[in-house]
Amino acid sequence: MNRLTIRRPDDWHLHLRDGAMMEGVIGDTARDFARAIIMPNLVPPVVTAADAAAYRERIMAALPQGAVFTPLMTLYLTETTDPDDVARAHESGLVTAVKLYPAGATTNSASGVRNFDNAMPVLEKMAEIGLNLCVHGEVTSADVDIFDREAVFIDTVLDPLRKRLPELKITMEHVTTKDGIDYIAAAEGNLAGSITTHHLIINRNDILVGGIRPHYYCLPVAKREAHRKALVAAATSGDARFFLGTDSAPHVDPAKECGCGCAGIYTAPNTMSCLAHVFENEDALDRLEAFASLNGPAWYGLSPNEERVTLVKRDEAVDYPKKRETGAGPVTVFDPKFPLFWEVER
Ligand SMILES: NC(=O)N[C@@H](CC(=O)O)C(=O)O
Ligand SMILES: [Zn+2]
Ligand SMILES: [Zn+2]
Repeated sequence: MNRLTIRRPDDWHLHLRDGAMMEGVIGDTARDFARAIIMPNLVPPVVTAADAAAYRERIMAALPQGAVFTPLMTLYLTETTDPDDVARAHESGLVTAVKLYPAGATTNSASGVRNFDNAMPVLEKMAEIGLNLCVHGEVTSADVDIFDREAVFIDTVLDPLRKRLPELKITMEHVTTKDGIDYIAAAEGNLAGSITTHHLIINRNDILVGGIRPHYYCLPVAKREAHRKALVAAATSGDARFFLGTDSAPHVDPAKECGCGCAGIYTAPNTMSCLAHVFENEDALDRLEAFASLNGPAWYGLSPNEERVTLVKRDEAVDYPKKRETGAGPVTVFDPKFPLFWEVER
C-alpha cells in the first residue's frame, strides 16, 4: 500500500508555548492536525478560566493565514484552584480538560499538586460535571529511581485516586511503560492513555549510548526496549483506549544542548510521517486512523473530523526540516534515525 486516506488527525497533548516560540511552531501543528489539547504549563501557568481565555486568543492570533485549527484548552490544577471557576470554564465550552502535574515532575511544574487532599474539592466537582483529568503520571520523591517513577505513580497515586473517585474520567498522558499499558488495558472504564510519537520510536539507549543525546531527552524519560514494544503493540492494536498525544514540546537548542538540558522533544513537523512508518512496520496501517483520528475524539466526547487527509508513500525519502527557526531561537526537530517515506499529501 502506498496511499492511505484517513480522517484528519488531532493531537491530544501538545505544548505550543507562547510569544515568539508559539509563532514559530504553531504552523507545524496546524498543518497536519485539526485540533489539539493545549498544555497549560506556561510561566506563569494557565490556572483560571480567564487565563485560558486569554491564552486561547493569543493562539488564534498566532495562527498562520488560512489555517483551520481549534485549540482545546486546559487548566493547570493547583492546590488552590477554585472548583466553581473550573465548572464555569467547562460549561462555557472553554476547557476540555484539567491537567495534573505532580509538583516538580517536569518542565514548569513547580505550581503543581503536592498534597492531593487539597485538590479533592476540584476533582470531585470534575467527576460530577464529567470533566476529564489529564495526568502527568510520575512521582517526584527523590528516593524513587527516575525509570520507576511512572510505575510507582500508578501504584501510589493513580490507583488510590481512581478508587477514591471512580466517577472521575482520567487520561494517563504520555504512557511510557508496559506497566502503564497493562494498567489501562485492565481498567474497567474511565481511564484511557495517550502515547507520543517519540516513545513509539526511541528507547533509553537512544539517549545514552555513544554520548548524551539531549534531543532524545524528555519526561517521562524513554524506557527499555521491552516497554517501547508494549507501547507500539497498544498503539497499533486499535484498542479505543489508546490514542495519539504527541507531547511535541519545543525548547530552543541552547536550552537543550547544555549542562542541564530541558526535557522535551519537538515532533510536530514529522509526526504523521513517523507514525505511518511505525504502523506500516507492524502491518497495521489500517489502524492508524483509529489511533490518530478516531479514539481521541471518542474519549473526549467529540465528533471525529469530517475532513480527510491522504498519506502518500514516496519512492525516495521525504525531506523535513532538521531545525525550525523561531523568533525565540532554533528548535531541533525529532530525528527518528531512519529515513521517512510517508508524507501528508498537500
Ligand atoms: N515532555 C517533556 O519532556 N516536556 C514537557 C512537559 C511534559 O509534558 O511533561 C515540556 O513542557 O517541555
Ligand atoms: Zn508531562
Ligand atoms: Zn507534555
